[in-house]
Amino acid sequence: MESLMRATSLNSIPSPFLNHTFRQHDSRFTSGFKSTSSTLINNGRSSLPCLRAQQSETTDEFKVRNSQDEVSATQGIRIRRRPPTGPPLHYVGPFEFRLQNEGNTPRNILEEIVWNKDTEVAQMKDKKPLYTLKKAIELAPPPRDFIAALKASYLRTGMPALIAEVKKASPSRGVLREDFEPVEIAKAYEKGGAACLSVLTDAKYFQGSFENLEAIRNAGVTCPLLCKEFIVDAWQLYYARAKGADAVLLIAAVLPDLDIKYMTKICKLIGLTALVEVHDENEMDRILKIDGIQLIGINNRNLETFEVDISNTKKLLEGERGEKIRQKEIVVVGESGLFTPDDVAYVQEAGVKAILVGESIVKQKDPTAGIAELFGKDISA
Ligand SMILES: O=P(O)(O)OC[C@@H](O)[C@@H](O)c1c[nH]c2ccccc12
Repeated sequence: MESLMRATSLNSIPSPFLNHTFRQHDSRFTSGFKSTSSTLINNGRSSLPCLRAQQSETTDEFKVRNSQDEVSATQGIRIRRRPPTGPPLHYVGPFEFRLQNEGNTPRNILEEIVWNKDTEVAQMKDKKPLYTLKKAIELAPPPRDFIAALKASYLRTGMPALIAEVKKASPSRGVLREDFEPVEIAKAYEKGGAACLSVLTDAKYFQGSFENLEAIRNAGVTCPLLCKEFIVDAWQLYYARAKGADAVLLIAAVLPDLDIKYMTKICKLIGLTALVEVHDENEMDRILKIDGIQLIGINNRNLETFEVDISNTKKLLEGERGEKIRQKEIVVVGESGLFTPDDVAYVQEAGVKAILVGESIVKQKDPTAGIAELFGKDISA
């Protein structure tokens, strides 16, 4: 198990670490990774006759995913990764069939999003292999310091720095704003005193796009930008940077510890800030054991059930956990469900230095005024 974990994660390391690995990482979906993993799990199958071999390869791939899920499960991660070709075929005499079952049906919305993202990323990678992104990164606008912007804002206002989210829709809330002009909204946020911006790039569930991210970056907005995406693969980090992102979100409910470790390293290497998102005590404890994490987001929304409870931020910052966070000088962001000055004061009291807000400000006719309303005062000056 340990060796499988390592193999999976090594495949996530970018070429400055291992020059030839990307084709392998290219996936979980391409033959490089398939054969590496199959060999690891199931040596000796290659001697089987051709047809059997093909069939068993699919089975092996399924086993790889299953084993990844087992590794995740030991860390308390409930989100499973998408089975590559569905579960193994069943045979009854000459007939083969695949059942719709627990194994090939997402159990909740987060799992569904992640499974879709796996497929989407595999297709995008085929179109834009890593070496093309590396060139694009060299030409991309230099990254801006996301954490420095948060700290400067906190010092300037004495209130949590605002990461204002450019979000058109969400699976839990539907369409938040019909007349959605991402660049106009971004400019209005900046004018209202936002320290950083978060731009949803997932198209299917949030009606976002990388075009929005690029357009905002090229429109003269100076706030650092968080690419709000469901990262399942290191390739996406390069893609986000190439599109002008300064920071990315790594969701602990989705990524096992080793992926978070390696992805954090890759982020550093290419100048991205990693915002690592947690929702419960187990995720927080996992993340606090990983070195080099500087920014943690506490999501008040459970992404599996959509329940929102802002006391979650307080709960996860109490006692020893809060102590450890202070010792490590980690900046904490309170995320989701913040609507009023009282809400802001509540999470500030709990210990956050920044907040991530979408709905309550994106819905306002004038998002600049929406920010002043959220804080109970003008924070732009
Ligand atoms: O619109 P809200 O409730 O203010 O939430 C913003 C942000 O926290 C939320 O969009 C979010 C937090 N983590 C995420 C992960 C994926 C998608 C979206 C999110």
